[in-house]
Amino acid sequence: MPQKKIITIVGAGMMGSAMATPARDNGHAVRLVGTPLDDHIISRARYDGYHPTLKEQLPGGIEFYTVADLATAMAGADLIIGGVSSFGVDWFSEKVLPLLQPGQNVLSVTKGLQDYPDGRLRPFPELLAERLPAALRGRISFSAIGGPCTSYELARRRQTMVYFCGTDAAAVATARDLLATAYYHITPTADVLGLECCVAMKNAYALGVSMAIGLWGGADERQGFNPQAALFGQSCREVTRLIRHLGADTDLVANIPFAGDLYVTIFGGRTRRLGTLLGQGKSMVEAEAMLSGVTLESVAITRRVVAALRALGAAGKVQLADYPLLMHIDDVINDRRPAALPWDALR
Ligand SMILES: NC(=O)C1=CN([C@@H]2O[C@H](COP(=O)(O)OP(=O)(O)OC[C@H]3O[C@@H](n4cnc5c(N)ncnc54)[C@H](OP(=O)(O)O)[C@@H]3O)[C@@H](O)[C@H]2O)C=CC1
Ligand SMILES: O=C(CO)COP(=O)(O)O
Repeated sequence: MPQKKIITIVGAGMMGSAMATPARDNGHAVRLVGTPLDDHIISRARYDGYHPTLKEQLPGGIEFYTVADLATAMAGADLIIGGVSSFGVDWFSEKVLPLLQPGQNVLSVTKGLQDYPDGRLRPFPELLAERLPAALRGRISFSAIGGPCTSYELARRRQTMVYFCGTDAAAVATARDLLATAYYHITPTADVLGLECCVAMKNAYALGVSMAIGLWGGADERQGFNPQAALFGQSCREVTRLIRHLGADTDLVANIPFAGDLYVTIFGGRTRRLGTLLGQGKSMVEAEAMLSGVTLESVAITRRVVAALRALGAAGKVQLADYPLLMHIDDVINDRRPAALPWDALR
């Protein structure tokens, strides 16, 4: 059993809050802080421990904080878990990073990649390290979590295998020691770019695969397995090309962080609901209205990565034809074409 520590989770969404389960099971003091948008979650959890979006009872003994008490919640913490989605990364950079103390390492659940006008794509741990106030540079380590892990299953303590990545091996090992349980299995890796690319891209491709559910599933979801499988394989092929282009290792693609996470997201994620609606012929505007309030990170990730690829394509550094499924997904979510798949282009 690891030594008891204080773990502050910033962002009381589904995944940030689910991280309280292994943390509390290991006996740590857990402080859960809502973002400015999470007040309703914090007030309900304070009342009876129930998390309204996770739809689970949280473990006992958690201290709940609203954003007004962020500094108090972070003071003296041994580990900060970043629980915001990619939409909250700028807020996290602006409000949370300046409050860090030297040695207070950060572990993020956020899935995504930052794009730049010249086509560069960077993982969030690298971006956050760069955004640290000058006095803290080199004194805080940033790690991130990848791998198939739906929040509601982690909260129910189902067997889950994840990867923790970071350039500071000691910080990654410490985070693993604090959070590993008999059901939460953690593999450390130094391959930040490879893991973060898998983590982000499985959301984009899960959207493409789940369009097949809407296109062929109808009332009977068993009907779409052949097209789903073809798109699953095509996803692995395209993400291998992308990771190779970025100069990272492709080892994690045919492995738990990409193939495994793609699987769980197609079967159990929010992205599936969007992909299915698009496959059924709904426009993006209609689908977004039907899923109002649901975090749809797959859309943001697809748009960011396709913007980067277009910039690289214009500079002659990549061939867009190497990413036909991703380009198709982008066309569909921008209402440029219906979900019907371009099978000839995929070949
Ligand atoms: N849910 C899951 O199964 C898994 C999720 N993840 C990843 O974890 C991250 C969080 O996802 P999840 O917890 O499910 O999402 P939620 O929408 O439940 O929570 C996201 C968190 O980010 C906050 N946030 C969103 N936008 C902003 C903003 N503009 N400014 C400040 N804060 C903001 C949210 O506030 P608010 O709630 O008010 O929007 C909330 O605290 C994502 O990157 C996701 O991909 C990883 C593995 C599994
Ligand atoms: O990331 C996830 C599982 O690893 C959940 O994905 P969704 O955002 O589609 O729910």
